[in-house]
Amino acid sequence: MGNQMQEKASKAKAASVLLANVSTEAKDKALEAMALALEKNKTFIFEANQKDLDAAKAMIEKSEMSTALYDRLKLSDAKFKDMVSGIRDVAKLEDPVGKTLSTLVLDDGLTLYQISCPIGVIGVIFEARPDVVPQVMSLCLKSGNATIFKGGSEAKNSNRALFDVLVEAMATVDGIPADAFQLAESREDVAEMLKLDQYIDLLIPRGSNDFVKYIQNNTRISVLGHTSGICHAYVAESADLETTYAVCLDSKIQYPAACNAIETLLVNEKIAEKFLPKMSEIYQKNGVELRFDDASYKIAEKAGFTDLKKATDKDWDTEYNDLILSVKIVKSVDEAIVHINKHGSHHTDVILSTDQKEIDKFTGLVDSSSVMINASSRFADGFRYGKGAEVGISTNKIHSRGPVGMEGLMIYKYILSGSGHLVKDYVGDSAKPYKHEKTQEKYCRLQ
Ligand SMILES: NC(=O)C1=CN([C@@H]2O[C@H](COP(=O)(O)OP(=O)(O)OC[C@H]3O[C@@H](n4cnc5c(N)ncnc54)[C@H](OP(=O)(O)O)[C@@H]3O)[C@@H](O)[C@H]2O)C=CC1
Ligand SMILES: N[C@@H](CCC(=O)OP(=O)(O)O)C(=O)O
Repeated sequence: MGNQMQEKASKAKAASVLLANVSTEAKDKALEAMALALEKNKTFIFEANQKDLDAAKAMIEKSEMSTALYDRLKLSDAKFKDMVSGIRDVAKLEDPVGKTLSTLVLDDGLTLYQISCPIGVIGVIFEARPDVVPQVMSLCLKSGNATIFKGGSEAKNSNRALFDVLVEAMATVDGIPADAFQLAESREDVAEMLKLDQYIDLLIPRGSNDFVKYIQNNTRISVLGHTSGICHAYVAESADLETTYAVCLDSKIQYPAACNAIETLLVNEKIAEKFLPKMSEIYQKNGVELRFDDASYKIAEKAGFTDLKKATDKDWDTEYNDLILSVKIVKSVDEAIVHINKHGSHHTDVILSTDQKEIDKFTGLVDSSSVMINASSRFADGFRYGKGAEVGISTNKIHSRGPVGMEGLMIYKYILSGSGHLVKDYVGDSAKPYKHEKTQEKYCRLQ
């Protein structure tokens, strides 16, 4: 088993060098072939997904799986359409490889170019969410990165079907080294991957905090962690209420299993009596269980709500991934910011306000990768941020933060072009001076 993983990683490494030099035209052609192959194999992919769903249903009946996991696992027509259009969107994006980032003339005929290039081989270990496969594969292909995929075991059949269909499709295009994409399928494979620092340049784990910590603590490979979203909405005294009801509802119920759904609603005490009863009614009508702190509990009770639940301290640090929301009254925007920075996961937080000074304070002091002003937390997404698709939502700060697109998969190299220039001519008493002149000149190579 171990050697098998090493062989796959070594193949990916060898292919990564070739993939880094594939033309834009071939990559875009391969992406279109992948989109067509998905459309053609829809029934096959849905059958594979159904196998996973049947197994998942049995686990749910035994209370061994959450409904959030089931929601992520299930491919719907809408998700399928997004997978296909996502691949085509990536094809439309500019090729990020080979861009001249800077040019410096060191001396006559001696020019230093800084050129964008792929990172190399990336290991993506993700949750049981099959739509991740085409998203990550299209971004990695276009950015020239070889990739090893390991998805959640509950999605094994769906992942394998998607992976096989997509890789087979790209292999029909001349010049695409399909070995660049490899599939890992077990925790043993993951344990092996952690040791393969000679082949793998970056690991991207997407999952629970414990899992991401496990990866970080057990490898020498660089890690870009993508973990839980404890996201908040803060409702200020100046909030426009109609906007606020709609944004707070969407942020919770549009896809409660996603990491960018809100888990806690913070309400300014000056607007709470006016705002909370109607908001609670809206949430309850939409099946959301509310857990109130003492102050909000009193308001809800006074408004005639019955069977109320109280929040405990644990709720402020909980990602429900479900139709549950904790509610807390705060005295000011400052208290909201302190709460968010202490209990949040620096992922996505929202302010509902019409007061620009307060908005500026919130956006400046909330230490999260996305801060939304009068807009749903669910916008935190690579596709919606115009990146075609997303690798995930990074909760690390380095080297990429928030929804990660191709920019998070790029690095650069230096190319120095001379004609026999020697360092010895630039040192000592009779040293030639450097020009160090910046220019707009682009590095150009024969394709
Ligand atoms: N910020 C972001 O972009 C994302 C955040 N998340 C967060 O992830 C969580 C939900 O995902 P969940 O399904 O619970 O994630 P898990 O952490 O359970 O699983 C994620 C992946 O990690 C693997 N894994 C877990 N533990 C180990 C281990 N000890 N050794 C090897 N592999 C392991 C799983 O494999 P196996 O199935 O084989 O156990 C799976 O492939 C939520 O908190 C969600 O917010 C998820 C995705 C994206
Ligand atoms: N950007 C994605 C959510 C990110 C993600 O994959 O998270 P998760 O649902 O926790 O697996 C979306 O908006 O649906």
